[in-house]
Amino acid sequence: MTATPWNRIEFEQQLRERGRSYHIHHPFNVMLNTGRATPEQVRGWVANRFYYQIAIPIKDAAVMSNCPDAAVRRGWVQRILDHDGFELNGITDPGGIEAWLRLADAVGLTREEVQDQRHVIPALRFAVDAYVNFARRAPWQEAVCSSLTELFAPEIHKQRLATWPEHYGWIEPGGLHYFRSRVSQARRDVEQGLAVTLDHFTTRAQQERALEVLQFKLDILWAMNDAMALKYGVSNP
Ligand SMILES: O=C(O)c1cc(C(=O)O)c2c(n1)C(=O)C(=O)c1cc(C(=O)O)[nH]c1-2
Repeated sequence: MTATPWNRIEFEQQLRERGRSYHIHHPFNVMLNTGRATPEQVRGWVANRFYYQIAIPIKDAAVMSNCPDAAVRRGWVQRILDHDGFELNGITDPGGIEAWLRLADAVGLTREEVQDQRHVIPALRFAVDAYVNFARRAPWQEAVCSSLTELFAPEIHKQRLATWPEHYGWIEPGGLHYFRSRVSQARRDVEQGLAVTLDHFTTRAQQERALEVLQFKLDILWAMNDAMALKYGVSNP
């Protein structure tokens, strides 16, 4: 007998419950956001996370390249502009990658040492590349679903905004702009990603597959933190 599909509310609830394995709970992130990280650990995190930042718009271009639905692409293209920036009708937005470089400057890293990726740990690179490769090869609806870790991202950005200024007075506050901008962008992304996921994964087997895909992405973020914990160390409370 095949299992009954969850209705939309139950399915969304199942997806949201996966937040229990979000990297917000990883010891390395807990250390960072409770003010126990050294400047070297913060710099290591910023320099390594840059590799994720530059991979995201490439991943989003991969999603679009596999998607035959123009209405979805019209919404999705905004994600590339969010990260790469744009100049249109006299309006300039330098974008998220540039904002991340501003963060790097604020924590005392040079643009050069971040952009040349000298600090990027091999295991972290493999984890991020797995995400991009998944988006290139998977059906586009699965790639959309894999972005749903963003359900949990506003909370982690808000945590940084709440705790970093207090604990890390040595970080120039303007550098935190990236986190502020992502709170609303992530909510908008999730609205679109969730609509596609709830519409597409309708049988119970498909819904179980969606949960597997989301877990795969959660594992990528977790593995990135494992790599940084191994290289930079973790201090326990
Ligand atoms: O700082 C974080 O912990 C965090 C996590 C995630 C995420 O959950 O994948 C994203 C971001 N930040 C982020 O800034 C971002 O632009 C982003 C895009 C995506 C995606 O999968 O398309 N995830 C995330």
